[in-house]
Amino acid sequence: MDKYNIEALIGEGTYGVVSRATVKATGQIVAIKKIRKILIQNQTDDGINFSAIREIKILQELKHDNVVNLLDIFAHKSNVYLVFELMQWDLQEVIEDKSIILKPADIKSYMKMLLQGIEACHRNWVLHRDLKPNNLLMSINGDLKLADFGLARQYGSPNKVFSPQAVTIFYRAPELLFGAKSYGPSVDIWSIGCIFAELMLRTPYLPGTGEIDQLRKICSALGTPNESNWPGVTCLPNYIKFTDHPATPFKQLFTAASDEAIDLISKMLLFNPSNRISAADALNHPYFTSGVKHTNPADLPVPFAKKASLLQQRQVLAQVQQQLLQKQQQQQQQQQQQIQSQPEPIQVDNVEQTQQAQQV
Ligand SMILES: Nc1ncnc2c1ncn2[C@@H]1O[C@H](COP(=O)(O)OP(=O)(O)OP(=O)(O)O)[C@@H](O)[C@H]1O
Repeated sequence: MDKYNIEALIGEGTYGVVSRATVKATGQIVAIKKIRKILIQNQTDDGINFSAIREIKILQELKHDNVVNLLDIFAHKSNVYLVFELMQWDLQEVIEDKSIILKPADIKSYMKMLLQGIEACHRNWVLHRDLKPNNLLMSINGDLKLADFGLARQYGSPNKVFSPQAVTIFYRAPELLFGAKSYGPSVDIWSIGCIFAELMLRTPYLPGTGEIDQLRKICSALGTPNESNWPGVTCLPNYIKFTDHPATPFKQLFTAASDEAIDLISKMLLFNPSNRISAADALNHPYFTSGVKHTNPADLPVPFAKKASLLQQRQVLAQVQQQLLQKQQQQQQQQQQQIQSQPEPIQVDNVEQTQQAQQV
């Protein structure tokens, strides 16, 4: 705790409060998440919450440009603190800021970073399970990073039994809503499909008010699941038959989207989880290789409320980087001068001649 100056409260989540802080030794600004000592039945013998430990273990192992970086972990007065790189805003703020116009190239950039982050998770046998716009944080450089792994859980064997109450309702995959006990990375792909739709629509795509209403919203948008489009669906524990409803063609809803964007989203929002596209395949989809090029992260739009402070921080960062560069150049020059000012090494022939001359 002595290493940090805690400055201001940033926010509060289910598992604890997040504060802005400075590392005393370096001046680096960070975000510190204090994990609550909560719910006795959910604690270990040390009084630490299991979900928090899960988040720590996962983040320690996952180092990726599109996953929020865990810099330090420490305990103080029986609380656990996680120190993260400081992020600036989240994707929900971007979506809700009506002064921002999201260009197709911007959406492609968010989707690319989101898929890169989740591909790294899935490659490491980690499901996020709670992907939603306010868990997608943006760095000072405009990089999107996955955060809040509180509900994430490593999936080892495909038969492992999970709790179905995982993903926030709007982004929750239908297999979870039907009570599937065994599920995989395709639950995150469903959530990403919903986020893709929300980036295009600028409002949640399937805003259900409860589990049944969520399923109703899914059916009225995407059609009704049945044994032919999803073999096995009728055997899921909470399966309910919904009245047959035709799907609204994506092209009709996402009028400005390219054919590639429509094709990709339709592969993400498939009923049958085993037919849903994987993160790795989605990154290789023509959506990313044809049409407009994705926007550089540094050029992505910034929410109005964050513009002034971001500009200031970027200027400070540029100054620090400039000073660092100058210092390195000075050091290199000094080293070169030292080398030049050293006496010429004596040639071996000359040494021999000198010795011979001395002997004479
Ligand atoms: N590294 C970070 N840098 C800046 N802000 C952060 C960072 N991590 C989290 N926050 C912010 O702190 C607040 C609380 O985050 P936290 O992850 O604890 O919960 P949450 O995602 O809001 O909710 P829940 O835990 O219920 O999903 C949020 O507003 C989040 O944007």
